[in-house]
Amino acid sequence: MSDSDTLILVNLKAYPCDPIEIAEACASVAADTGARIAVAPQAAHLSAVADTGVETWAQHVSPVEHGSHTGSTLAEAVADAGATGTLINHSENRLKLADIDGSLAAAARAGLETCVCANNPAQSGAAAALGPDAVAVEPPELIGGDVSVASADPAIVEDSVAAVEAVDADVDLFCGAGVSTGEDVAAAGELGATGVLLASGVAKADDPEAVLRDLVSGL
Ligand SMILES: O=C(CO)COP(=O)(O)O
Repeated sequence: MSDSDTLILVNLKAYPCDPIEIAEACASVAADTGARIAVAPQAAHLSAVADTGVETWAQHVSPVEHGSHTGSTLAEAVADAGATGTLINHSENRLKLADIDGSLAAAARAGLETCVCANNPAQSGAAAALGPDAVAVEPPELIGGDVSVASADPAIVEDSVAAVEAVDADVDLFCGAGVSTGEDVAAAGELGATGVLLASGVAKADDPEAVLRDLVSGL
């Protein structure tokens, strides 16, 4: 990857990390290097994370509008809190096809950029058909591990790039699972990915800023 439009998207999941410390590290590395780095914290932390100035994404928005939807994550509320994008679907938060479609509509209503997560090339193509801005392919068995998807299973990235391209060339393909180094980011770019989605490499790091600086070196 070589252009600064390439996205490094850090999903904090429900890890016991300090979202503000990580957000500040991301903002600082982004400012120093021109890299595009975004953070997806817990919904309750969106406002505080956005206040650091970092690009902020939600981990999920519900397929609902304003109304009687207790427990939902309203896309408009996420945008009001300062998020500019949202993940939709995940191996750890699996949605039905109709819900992914509804969440995409909710995100569009609120002006949020979207990335739908998928487990494999077939799902990547199916997700692209729903018209998100990006699809992120993440093989579930590699999530949270030490080996990056780009080295453990390069074909899954290349095949997802092709599957998405065949459906809608305007949809970006990101990859994730085990990404934690600049080498991993560079390898993902060589396979055709225009972004990486990662979590544990940063959220569980003793020095998140050092990891981020290494990640950016692979752009
Ligand atoms: O699921 C992921 C991001 O959404 C990837 O997680 P890891 O970076 O911990 O493998």
